[in-house]
Amino acid sequence: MNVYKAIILVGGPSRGTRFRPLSLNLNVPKPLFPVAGHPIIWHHLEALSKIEGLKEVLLIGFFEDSIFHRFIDDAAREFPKINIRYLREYQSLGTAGGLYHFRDEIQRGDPQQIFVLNADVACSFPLKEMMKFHNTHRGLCTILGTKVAREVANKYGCLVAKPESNEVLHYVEKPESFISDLISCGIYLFDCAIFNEMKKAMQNKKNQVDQDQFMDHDDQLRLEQDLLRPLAESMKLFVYVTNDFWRQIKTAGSAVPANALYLEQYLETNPERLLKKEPDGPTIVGCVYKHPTAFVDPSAKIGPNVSIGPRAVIGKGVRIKDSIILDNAEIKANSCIINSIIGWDSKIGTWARVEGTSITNDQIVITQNGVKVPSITILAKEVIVRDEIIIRNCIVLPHKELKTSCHNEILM
Ligand SMILES: Nc1nc2c(ncn2[C@@H]2O[C@H](COP(=O)(O)OP(=O)(O)O[C@H]3O[C@H](CO)[C@@H](O)[C@H](O)[C@@H]3O)[C@@H](O)[C@H]2O)c(=O)[nH]1
Repeated sequence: MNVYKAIILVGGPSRGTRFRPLSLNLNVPKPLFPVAGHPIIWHHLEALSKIEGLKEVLLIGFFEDSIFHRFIDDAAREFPKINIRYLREYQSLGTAGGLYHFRDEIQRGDPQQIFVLNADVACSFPLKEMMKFHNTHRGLCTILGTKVAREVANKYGCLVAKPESNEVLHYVEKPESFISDLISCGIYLFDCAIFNEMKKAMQNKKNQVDQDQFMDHDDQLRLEQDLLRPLAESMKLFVYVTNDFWRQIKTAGSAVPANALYLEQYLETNPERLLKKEPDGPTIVGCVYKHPTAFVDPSAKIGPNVSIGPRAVIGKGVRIKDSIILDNAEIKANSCIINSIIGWDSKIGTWARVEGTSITNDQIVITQNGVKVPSITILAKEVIVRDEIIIRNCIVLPHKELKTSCHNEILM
């Protein structure tokens, strides 16, 4: 039986800017932001825990060591068959620099194949299908690919592949003009021989520095440009195309559609995780997750696509749909929350309305021509919305108290 390892690329604090205002809560780095009741990377671990022969998962990033301690302790109890550790880069080393830096650690125990997963994605993780595909092709790397709308394709790594064999002929990272609607999902399966290719890529970089007096050498290595592109040129890169769900979690607002995707997946795989309709309980529409310590008044109507975090309190007659309610938030009687994220410890008064606009493609722009683009409404930590106030399409920074209604604004 093959021995597998997995790496989750968790990045670091400076990368969280697009995740504002939620990234302003320094205790909860983006990879640990809860979607469908669990931290984003918990879903990665759950998928990896189903791979026979997978012994270890290494989180690689440049956050402080302590940030993942509690998560790793909890995950170790939940997934006892896998050893989970955090390896910290001394600075941002790029998407492959950490893999190269920790190559001995990764190869310890002699794994034959290694999964590498970007942290900031929501996916059905068809890892077993990728393994099967990888073992029947002669590539060094199988990349998970999916088709996206033509207009957004150039925000991703784009692939042109031979239709009959799925061998990747061209790999271009975020091209300036359209080359393909088949994109990289940021999920890879590598043979261990990839470390020789990394060594070559590092050597190429050193040679360039030697020839160019204005360039300084560093330990940065980009998985996409420095490794995947040459792999495609040498016919060692293949793509396994999935039609199942995949979505990037870049902006804070994109956590809401990611939440919906995982909740819908629970319906198929783990319906017991979803809130059930009880005779004396609240009205439930579609998929809803509620933490066991949260309280929902029986006269409330919740769903679809709602996650309610620990110790949240949802009052009488409240209506919530397509939203994430974070820990300790309180929604008072008769308020309505739609397409929104309600931050930790936030309080919404009675008869208030907090509402956003659903996002279709992965929307990265927050303002255009100085005007806030309609999107998910996000209240950061400890925001107070007074009774009868309407907040629509707004981003609200931590500790604000909103006493008047606001539309299409960033409230600092
Ligand atoms: N350890 C570590 N991780 C990093 C670093 N820089 C980024 N990451 C992590 O690497 C992943 C990719 O992040 P980005 O570099 O921001 O790339 P991207 O814009 O998300 O694009 C990547 O993902 C797309 C799919 O979501 C791909 O389509 C694209 O080709 C590329 O791989 C994220 O999980 C991020 O946390 C680093 O220096 N060190």
